[in-house]
Amino acid sequence: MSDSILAPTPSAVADDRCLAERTVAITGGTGSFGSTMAAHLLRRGVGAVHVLSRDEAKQHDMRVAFADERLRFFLGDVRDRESVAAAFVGADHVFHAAALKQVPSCEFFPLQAVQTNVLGSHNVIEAAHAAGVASVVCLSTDKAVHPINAMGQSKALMEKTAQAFARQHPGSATVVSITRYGNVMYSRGSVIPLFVRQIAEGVPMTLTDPAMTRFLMSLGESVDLVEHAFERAVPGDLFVRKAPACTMQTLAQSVAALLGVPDHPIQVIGTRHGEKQHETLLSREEMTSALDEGDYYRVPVDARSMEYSLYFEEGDQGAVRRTDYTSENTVRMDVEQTVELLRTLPEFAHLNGAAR
Ligand SMILES: O=c1ccn([C@@H]2O[C@H](COP(=O)(O)OP(=O)(O)O[C@H]3O[C@H](CO)[C@H](O)[C@H](O)[C@H]3O)[C@@H](O)[C@H]2O)c(=O)[nH]1
Repeated sequence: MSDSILAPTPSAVADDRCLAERTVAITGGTGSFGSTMAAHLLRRGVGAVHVLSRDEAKQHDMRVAFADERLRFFLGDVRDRESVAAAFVGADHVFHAAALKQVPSCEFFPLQAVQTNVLGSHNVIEAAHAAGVASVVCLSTDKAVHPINAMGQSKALMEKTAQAFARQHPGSATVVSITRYGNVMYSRGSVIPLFVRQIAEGVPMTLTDPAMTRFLMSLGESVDLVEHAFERAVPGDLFVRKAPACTMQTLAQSVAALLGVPDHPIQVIGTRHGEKQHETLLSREEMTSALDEGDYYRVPVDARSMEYSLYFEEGDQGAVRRTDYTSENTVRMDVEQTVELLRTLPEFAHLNGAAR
């Protein structure tokens, strides 16, 4: 499907993808991804970064920490189209990171997940289209593939919303694409900082399932992925970055080894509600049309939308030969490799030079 009739070739759109002097809006701009991306863009010489977010305190902190006049702050919510439109005035590009992304909260309040992740994303795409924005990259998650929880299900619908826009607006100047990534190491509230805290407090590390696996990615790699999509996407493209994985047993042992307490006790607590044993970055159907771009896979949008016969009458022989791309069958790291990977994180930088 790479020669989709909808899609200009990457080289045809590449001129639009210049960042110097451009204005980039980031929804969820004060979050971990948003603020890392903002810093990256400022280093790249953008003209302005519009930060859209709900939390005035975080905006204040970011304004003080960055002290850069090219940053402009917009209080608002992706649920409120007017506030989104205000942040997109003059924007050339949009990175859409705003989301409800905690599995338990989305599970308890699924309609809140729909409002932010689905309808909010629709607002972002429509507002970008109306403002003549050249490109929108929507951030998704591996939990959107074969989703079993409301967070993943709402993100899957966000993906469909983005792809439907690409199909329905073949002539639009706005290129909408999607990136999907797995667990970001050391992100707020995630398992690595939890293990570190448990070790510091002298209590056992709580392990859900020793055999459970997760893709591991750094925040910097998630920025690279979004930039890769930004530079190369044709409408409706979905990108993932190839990533290694490890078991939770390996991860716990690696954090303990890195902190110099390899025998720190581990307590197995069992799988949490709404949690899979292994995550999937690309389904086998997506793998069938995925293009290998070195460190990345690109999955062109399935442009068959209006031809119902292609959905219901013609099968796809390719799919039977492929398998999902999962945290179970990707490159599997052992403790030594995981320790080396963890060592590259800024949060563990102070340990470098210490005894290995
Ligand atoms: O006490 C714990 C807590 C978690 N885990 C395990 O550690 C892994 C990672 O758990 P996290 O809570 O760090 O991350 P999740 O996979 O649950 O989800 C996270 O990553 C997602 C991306 O896939 C989303 O970003 C989501 O918001 C974010 O919470 C899982 O296998 C989990 O079972 C433990 O072993 N012990």
